[in-house]
Amino acid sequence: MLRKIFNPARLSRFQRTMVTVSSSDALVSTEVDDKTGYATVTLNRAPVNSLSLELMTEIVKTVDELERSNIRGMVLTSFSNKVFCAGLDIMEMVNPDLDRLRAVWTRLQDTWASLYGTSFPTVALINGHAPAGGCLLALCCEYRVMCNNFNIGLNETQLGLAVPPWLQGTMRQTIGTREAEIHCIKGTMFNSQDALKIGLVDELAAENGEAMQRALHYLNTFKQMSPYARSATKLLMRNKDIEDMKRGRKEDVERFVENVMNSDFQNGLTVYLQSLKNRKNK
Ligand SMILES: CC/C=C\CC/C=C/CC(=O)SCCNC(=O)CCNC(=O)[C@H](O)C(C)(C)COP(=O)(O)OP(=O)(O)OC[C@H]1O[C@@H](n2cnc3c(N)ncnc32)[C@H](O)[C@@H]1OP(=O)(O)O
Repeated sequence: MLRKIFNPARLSRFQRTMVTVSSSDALVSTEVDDKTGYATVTLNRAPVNSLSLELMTEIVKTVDELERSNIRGMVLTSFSNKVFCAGLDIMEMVNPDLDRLRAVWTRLQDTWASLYGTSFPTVALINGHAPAGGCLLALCCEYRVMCNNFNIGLNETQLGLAVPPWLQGTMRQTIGTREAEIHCIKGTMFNSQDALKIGLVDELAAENGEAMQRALHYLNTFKQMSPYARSATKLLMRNKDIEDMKRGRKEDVERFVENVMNSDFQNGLTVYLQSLKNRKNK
């Protein structure tokens, strides 16, 4: 059954009432172009948009609000032209409070589900590195435009984390079963060119402006199309995955908690954090 579909009856109301939302201190800022109906959603958590509980809560809230406003398309991007999103906030996993750790993973599941299941078209404008959870955000979008000279991939196993089944599924749909299996297990990070070759991203751009043009071009391909047919087809393809994730979400949370609380993982995380700092000081 369709979880939600584009409702054309609500579109005319939206056209009269659409507003531009933008706040300089928000973790996520949204600007809607009232001519095109396209929203640009910018992740705004310096320095690297790492996914804290609060940032993920804002992403889910933003997508829900956009869903209610019936925008015609969304571009997801970063305030930084160096890092799209550095993945889960590593500090959320260092000697964590268990209730908060459970809330973090639950909110990551929600973030995946809400972005993956939008009725409107979505493009990730990947204007910087996108490891792990950053790659997840990009994978949830329908189309990915990446700027040159950055890296993207699901590198979780390199950190000692297992990739959850719902995210494996999204990777399989994007790059195919065989490649997804190999690269989820290896935790491969791809440079922009290799990401294009393997189909992890759809287009490359030299810089942000060109990437935005390409993103808008994708959204414009739906201008003349029935929004109902478009959205219904997308959701008929994606809703089963979302329902499967929701059915297994409690076990998934407990698997993550067990993974993170393992002393080997905690020791490895300390070493990893130190290696990030050492790299910076070189
Ligand atoms: C488990 C299931 C699988 C998938 C589900 C999704 C969940 C995934 C788990 C994760 O996402 S774990 C996180 C994985 N992320 C990474 O491994 C990325 C680590 N970061 C980097 O490689 C680099 O920072 C960067 C390439 C993203 C950016 O490099 P650069 O621009 O040179 O910045 P710095 O390295 O100097 O970093 C600035 C600052 O930010 C801190 N930081 C970086 N990443 C994170 C992070 N993920 N969480 C928290 N903090 C992060 C870094 O330590 C620096 O802090 P300072 O205090 O030294 O300024």
